[in-house]
Amino acid sequence: MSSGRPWGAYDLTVDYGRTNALRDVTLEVPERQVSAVVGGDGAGKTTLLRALAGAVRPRSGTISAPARRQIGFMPTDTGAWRELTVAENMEFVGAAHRLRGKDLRTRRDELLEAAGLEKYLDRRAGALSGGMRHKLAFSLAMLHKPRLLILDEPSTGVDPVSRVDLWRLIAQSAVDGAAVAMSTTYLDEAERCSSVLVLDQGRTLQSGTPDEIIANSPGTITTTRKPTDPELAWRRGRMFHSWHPGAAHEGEQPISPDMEDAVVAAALHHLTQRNTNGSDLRKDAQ
Ligand SMILES: Nc1ncnc2c1ncn2[C@@H]1O[C@H](COP(=O)(O)OP(=O)(O)OP(=O)(O)O)[C@@H](O)[C@H]1O
Repeated sequence: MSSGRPWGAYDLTVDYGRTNALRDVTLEVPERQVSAVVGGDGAGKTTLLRALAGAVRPRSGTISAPARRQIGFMPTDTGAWRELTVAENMEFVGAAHRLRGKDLRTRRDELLEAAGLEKYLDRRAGALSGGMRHKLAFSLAMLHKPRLLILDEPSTGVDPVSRVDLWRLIAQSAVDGAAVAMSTTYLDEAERCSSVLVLDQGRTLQSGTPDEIIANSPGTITTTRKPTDPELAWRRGRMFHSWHPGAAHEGEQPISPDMEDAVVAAALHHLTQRNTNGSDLRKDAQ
């Protein structure tokens, strides 16, 4: 590990031409932990993970990562070759890591057994279910026992049962010693990670342990059947949760936020501040 600090991206700024994709973003990825990146479309999650893998050159900031051959990467579009069988996928990736013969077979069988795919060696990846294909892609990323494992939305589009299986594999890889960085759109998954970075339009909205993010939730959250301000409300099951910059309205019941509430509250807080600053700027300009 370089300079004694955990693997990770530090004060990273990335531009694509004129588009600023990340600004001064830091993600620490300690060994034996799962570090999550969450955020909406275009927040910068993929850019951050690709920069960590050395595939994107930042404008400024530093990346602390092991050598390429010690990194495992699972891209959003799964990373398995649909036309190849499960066994051929394993051989193909194994060859890239100079893993062959008995060593490859032993590692392959260990991973496929953990993923519940040992019966499908001769099935084309394109003929596997979505969840199975994600588990295959995860096994491919893990084949060479990487020290840093980078997973871009590994469970998006995966059915709830396969998500549980996938999560078990991810958690086990951290227990076995890997440093894991993953992006996710599922906040219940993020809540189980050691640390969470919340991105919005390339900026850090919140970062810390799930407990810290929940404790730092700005304003007050209430639960109601009919929100007074729909723009500051979101559906939770049959009810709505509403965010208030200050205290709750009279008659509304404040609740203790969970991760989803805390992330939405942080985004709404950021948005209202930006709008307020924008109108102040407009006033100044008059
Ligand atoms: N190759 C590229 N060229 C130009 N702009 C890009 C490129 N890749 C990403 N961007 C832009 O950079 C920003 C961050 O994109 P990124 O894909 O990192 O976000 P994301 O959080 O992964 O989003 P999503 O979940 O929608 O994939 C977006 O504004 C996106 O349009």
